[in-house]
Amino acid sequence: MGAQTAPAKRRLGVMGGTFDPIHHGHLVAASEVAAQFHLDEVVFVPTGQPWQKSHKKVSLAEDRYLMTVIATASNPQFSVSRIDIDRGGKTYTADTLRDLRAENKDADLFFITGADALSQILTWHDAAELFSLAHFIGVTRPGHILTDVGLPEGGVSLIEVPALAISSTDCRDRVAQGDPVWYLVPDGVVRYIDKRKLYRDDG
Ligand SMILES: Nc1ncnc2c1ncn2[C@@H]1O[C@H](COP(=O)(O)OP(=O)(O)OP(=O)(O)O)[C@@H](O)[C@H]1O
Ligand SMILES: O=C(O)c1ccc[n+]([C@@H]2O[C@H](COP(=O)([O-])O)[C@@H](O)[C@H]2O)c1
Repeated sequence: MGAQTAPAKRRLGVMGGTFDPIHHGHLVAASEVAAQFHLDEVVFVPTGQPWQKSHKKVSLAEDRYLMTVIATASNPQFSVSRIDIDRGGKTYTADTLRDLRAENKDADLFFITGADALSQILTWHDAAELFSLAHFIGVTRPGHILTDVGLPEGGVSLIEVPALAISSTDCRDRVAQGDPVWYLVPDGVVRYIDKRKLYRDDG
């Protein structure tokens, strides 16, 4: 009998974010990484309590989760996980990755992060362990320098994605001022923000 080869591992992208709201910058980054790294799936993971944003007002987790579901629903390669929301407490990516590895024993994990988040990664909880839990992929983001200086060799890949100068902060500010967010966020997310009166001073 010939030697048996192990089945190829699934390649699972992980896009963590506060997604308050999710916008086309997030979606393009995930889509581009999926294509360049031949990912089978990208799971979007909205944060429960983003502890490094504790000085900011963050929308209810259920609203951020539902906007993420609406934004990703049309792409069969995209899914959304509630693990960070349901775990409770402060959200640490080390926990996210440990839980996803336990749920996906047949998969290699690729954590997708923008240049701004990547530059802060050594301040994250259990930072030294992160690179053994997943391969990190840093993507370009307008206004930020993409670098892996100080990060473990081989633990991070840096790639260029189409530049979309969109941030959730800008989307929230625009809604608060009565300016449109059409085409910055998916249409269903515009409708959801309106329906739930998010980001309005009287909301
Ligand atoms: N326009 C963009 N291009 C590439 N990556 C992005 C872009 N916007 C956000 N990201 C990345 O997506 C992840 C989640 O980002 P997050 O939900 O904090 O959005 P944000 O727009 O940075 O929000 P905020 O303005 O509220 O800080 C982070 O890794 C971030 O770097
Ligand atoms: O693990 C940490 O300590 C940590 C600190 C800050 C951010 N993160 C993760 O980085 C991702 C982007 O975070 P944010 O707050 O920029 O939306 C998201 O998945 C967060 O859980 C993780």
